[in-house]
Amino acid sequence: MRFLVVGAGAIGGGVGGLLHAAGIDVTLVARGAHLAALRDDGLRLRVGHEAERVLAVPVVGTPAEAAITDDTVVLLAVKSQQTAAALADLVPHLLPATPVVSLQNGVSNERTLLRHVEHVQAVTVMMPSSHLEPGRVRLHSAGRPGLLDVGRYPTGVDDTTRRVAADLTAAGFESLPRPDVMAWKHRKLLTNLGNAVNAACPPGEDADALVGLLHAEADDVLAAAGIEVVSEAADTERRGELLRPLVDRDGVGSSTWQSVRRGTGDVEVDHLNGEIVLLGRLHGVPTPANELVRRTLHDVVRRGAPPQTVPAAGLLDELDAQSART
Ligand SMILES: NC(=O)C1=CN([C@@H]2O[C@H](COP(=O)(O)OP(=O)(O)OC[C@H]3O[C@@H](n4cnc5c(N)ncnc54)[C@H](OP(=O)(O)O)[C@@H]3O)[C@@H](O)[C@H]2O)C=CC1
Ligand SMILES: CC(C)(CO)C(=O)C(=O)O
Repeated sequence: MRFLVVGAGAIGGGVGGLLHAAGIDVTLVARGAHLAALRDDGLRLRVGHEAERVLAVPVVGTPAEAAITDDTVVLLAVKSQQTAAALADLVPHLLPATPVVSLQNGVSNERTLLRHVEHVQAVTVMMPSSHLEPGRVRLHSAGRPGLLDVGRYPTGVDDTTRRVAADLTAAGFESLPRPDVMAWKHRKLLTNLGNAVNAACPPGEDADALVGLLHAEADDVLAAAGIEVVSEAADTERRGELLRPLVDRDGVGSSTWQSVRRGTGDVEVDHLNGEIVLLGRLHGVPTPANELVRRTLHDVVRRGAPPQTVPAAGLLDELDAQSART
């Protein structure tokens, strides 16, 4: 099995780097200043408390430059809002049976992938990591670097699932084949509803209260939609001590915070809070808090504002005012 990693940032760089370090055949696809830094200086990867290492992982600028053969498996690790554009570059070069594995948050990517490729695998990505400068990736867990359970989409486990999980395990990750991987990804979606609050608002009690509202709406929406979600207890048990304690994150926030901080010009919120808004509209459940957070974050990006500058108290007041009007 050889891996082509499309999107070599925090997740793609971290997973690709550790697979490469384990002697597994990996090629990264990157772009811009990150591509230049990877080509010129290698991938500078810091895992937990270890010293930074420099890994000479092969890198190309487009999927067209990569050799895709019968044993290639694509790991897709771009942000969800970048999936469609990445697929447009990728799909013409794939073989009909090439598996594409979504190493992404949210639950929308797998369905998008299945429109274009026959073989899709989904991964629950629990891997706190960061990519704030070209060429550099940091994995913040002091335990296992990440928990990456895999399943065939929409459901099931096959030989590819087992082989991907085995290679991820050989690279040091915790990874189990899971037929119900999407139920785990829906649980992870609940965690990621806080990404936008972490990106937009200063941390504190008001931000916690706002995240509580996001979760309450999501619980109602997912129940109304009849979507299977693994329990919080199962999720906590699976995480166990694997990802704890986190290395001091030096003020580094969620993956959405990192997009705002790097000024990438777009964020994943439509696929996280926006997924709850969409399901709410489909199933007749109001989701004012998720919609307000979604709009607020887009506004932050449009204004080019720094992260964590929108007081959560103001958003809570606005929600109160909205509810008084209805
Ligand atoms: N970071 C984290 O802690 C975690 C992230 N996740 C999820 O993992 C997924 C990936 O996130 P993350 O790694 O943080 O994101 P990053 O922004 O760090 O990495 C994505 C990389 O893909 C590049 N890219 C985008 N489109 C293309 C393309 N068409 N061709 C080549 N490269 C491309 C981006 O380049 P550019 O910068 O130029 O856009 C960037 O380097 C997301 O769904 C995220 O929610 C899940 C768990 C934890
Ligand atoms: C849970 C968390 C915050 C871990 O880094 C994450 O998934 C993200 O940043 O997107």
